[in-house]
Amino acid sequence: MDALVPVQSAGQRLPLRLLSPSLHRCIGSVSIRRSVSGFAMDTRISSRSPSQFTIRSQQSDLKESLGGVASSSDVRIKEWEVDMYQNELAISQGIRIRRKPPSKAPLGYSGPFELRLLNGQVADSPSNILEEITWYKDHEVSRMKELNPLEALKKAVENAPPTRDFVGALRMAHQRTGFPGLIAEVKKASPSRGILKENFDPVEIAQAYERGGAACLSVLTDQKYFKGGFENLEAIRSAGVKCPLLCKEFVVDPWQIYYARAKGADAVLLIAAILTDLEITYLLKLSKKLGLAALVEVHDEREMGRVLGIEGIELVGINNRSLETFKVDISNTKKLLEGEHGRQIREKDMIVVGESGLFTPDDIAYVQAAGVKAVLVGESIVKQNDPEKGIAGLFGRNISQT
Ligand SMILES: O=P(O)(O)OC[C@@H](O)[C@@H](O)c1c[nH]c2ccccc12
Repeated sequence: MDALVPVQSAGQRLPLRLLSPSLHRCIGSVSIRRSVSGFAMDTRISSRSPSQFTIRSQQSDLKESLGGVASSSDVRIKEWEVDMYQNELAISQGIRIRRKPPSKAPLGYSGPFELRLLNGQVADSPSNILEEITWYKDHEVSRMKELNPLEALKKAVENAPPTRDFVGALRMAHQRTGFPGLIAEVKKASPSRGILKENFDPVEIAQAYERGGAACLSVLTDQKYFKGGFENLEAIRSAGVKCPLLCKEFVVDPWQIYYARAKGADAVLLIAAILTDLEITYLLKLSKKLGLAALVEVHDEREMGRVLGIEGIELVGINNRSLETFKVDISNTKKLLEGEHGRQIREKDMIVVGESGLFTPDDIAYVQAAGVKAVLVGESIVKQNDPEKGIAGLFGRNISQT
C-alpha cells in the first residue's frame, strides 16, 4: 500500500505540525492514498487559509470538499510511513491506542516521537485491552471486506429500509418521562465482567427492553470479546422491534459504516480513544450521508475537548468505564460536564449520554443532575431475569410507554 505525499519539495518529510488535528496550521498539503481491497480513498488535506481544508476522495460518493487546493508535486512513501503518519497524528491528539501492531519500519527508525519505547524496545504487543481489540478489529475487518466488497454493500444500502430517528427518540423519551432517555444494551458478555447472561436471547431481551420503556437499543456486534454479532442486530430489526438500534462496534474503517447500515443499524459508535479528529469528521459525514446517527464516545477531558472542536456532532457519550483499565467511576460524567466543556455542550444543545456503571435510581439522578439527557445501560438490566422489570428498578418507577 503506497501513499502519495505532495510536499513543497519532493522528498521533504512533512513536519508533524502539518498533520496536526486542527489542520488550519497546515501550510502544505498531504495526499494519502489508502487503498485497502474494495475501498480506495485518496485523501487530500490542504489548506490555503486558516479554517479551510479539503478532504477529496476518489470515491465520488465519498467526495467531501471543504475548500482549499492541493499542491501538485507528489512523492511516493511506503505503507509504514502512512502508518507512521497515522500514529504521529494520533499521538499529537493524545490518542494512546495504536491502530495496528508497529509497522515494519527500517531498524532504528523511531520518528520524531518515541513510539512507546519500553526498556529500549518498541512494544509490539497490545498495551491494553482496547488496543488489543483495535488490532484484532483491523484484521477482522480486512477479512470481512473480502467477503462483503464495498460495491455490493452499497447496493444493499440502497435497498435497505429507511433508518429510524435515534436522536429524536432520545429527545422524545426525555420530554415524555422527565428522565434521561434510555439506550438499553443487548450485551451477553464483556472483557471486564465476563458472561452477564447465560441464556441469552437477543430478540427476547430487546422486546422486554422495548416494553420497559427503552427509547433506543444498543446491540453489541463484536463476537470475539463481547459474544455479540450482526445476526443479533438483524434478528432484532426483523422481529419488528421499533426502537432505533445502535450498532455497538469498534469502528476503525469507513467500510464498517456501510456494513452497519446494511445490517439494520440506525446509529453507529465512534470512539475518540481510537479515532483521530479527521477520521471522526469523515466518518460522521459518511454516517449522515447513509442516514445514520453517530454517538461519539469520550472518556476524558482531552477527548471531550477534541470532540467539541468537531462540527456536526449531536450525540456525545461519556463512558464512565475506562476501556483501557476497566475502572468505572460515574463521577467521570460530572467531571466532564463541568466548566467550559459543559457550557459549550449546553450552548450547542448536544445530547450527552451517560454510559456504564449505572445500577440504581440514585445513579440515574446523579448523572441527570450532571447534565445528561440520555443514559446507556447494559449490565444492570441485561442480567435481570425480567429486563422489563429491571428497567423499572433502575429508574425507581415504570417508564414504559404502554
Ligand atoms: O454494562 P454497563 O456498565 O451498563 O455499560 C454499558 C455500556 O456503556 C458499555 O457496554 C460500553 C460503553 N462504551 C462501549 C464501547 C465498547 C463496548 C462497550 C461499551
